[in-house]
Amino acid sequence: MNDNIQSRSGSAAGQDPATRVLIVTAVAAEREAILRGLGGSARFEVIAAGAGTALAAAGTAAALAAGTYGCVISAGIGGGFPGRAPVGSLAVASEMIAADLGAETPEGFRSAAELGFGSNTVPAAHGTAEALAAALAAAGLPVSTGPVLTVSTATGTAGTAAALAARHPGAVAEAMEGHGVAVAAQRFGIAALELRAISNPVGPRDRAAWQIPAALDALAAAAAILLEVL
Ligand SMILES: O=C(O)c1cccc(C(=O)CC[C@H]2O[C@@H](n3cnc4c(=O)[nH]cnc43)[C@H](O)[C@@H]2O)c1
Repeated sequence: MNDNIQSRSGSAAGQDPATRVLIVTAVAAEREAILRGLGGSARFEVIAAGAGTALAAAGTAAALAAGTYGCVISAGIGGGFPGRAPVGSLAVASEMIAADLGAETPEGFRSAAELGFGSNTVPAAHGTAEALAAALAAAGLPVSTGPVLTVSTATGTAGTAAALAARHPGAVAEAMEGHGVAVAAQRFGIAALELRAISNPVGPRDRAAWQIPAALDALAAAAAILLEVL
């Protein structure tokens, strides 16, 4: 197993495996925020699998091969599309889209699906994403719902942000792992969700302005709500 993966297993003895939830983050700080919100619930296992779809998919598949789960969640901080998901708010994916998987052509970007490589979209667990968003809103946490884009290169210019928004008009956020986690879950026949706490706008890169502590606090608050919904 990848050395990057730090896991915490609750004692699953006596539990219905179908109620266990695997949460996959990229980095340890995200995992710790989620553990803080979960408050020690044994139904949840939280791993930090690394950044990017390859590590996310590999880590998810390894965890699913080793245990039994009813649901998988890709979770962490992310970029929010201006006007849709402000910094400090939460985004719940309706679908996880591999947004830059495809080819550039003289006529513009062509997605993997358009190239005949199959779908580049995995729908979120039907009903559960809506229930999670409703519970977050009921708890007074600002939340947006819509496609969350998975990118290999974090957007750093207004031009790329505009191109992504034009290709995916309802997109609320971008991050770097959701589609990889969802594809791994799909291979195991398990429903997937993606939850992002917005640390920065999608647009011109200004890493110093990322509101990481606020996003991690929002992630911890959202994790507490997961206990009610799942
Ligand atoms: O430096 C820190 O303290 C720190 C704490 C928590 C997380 C980080 C990360 O750098 C996480 C990397 C992770 O964040 C996602 N992310 C966040 N914003 C964007 C974005 O605008 N575009 C794409 N991805 C974004 C992504 O999933 C990364 O893997 C640092």
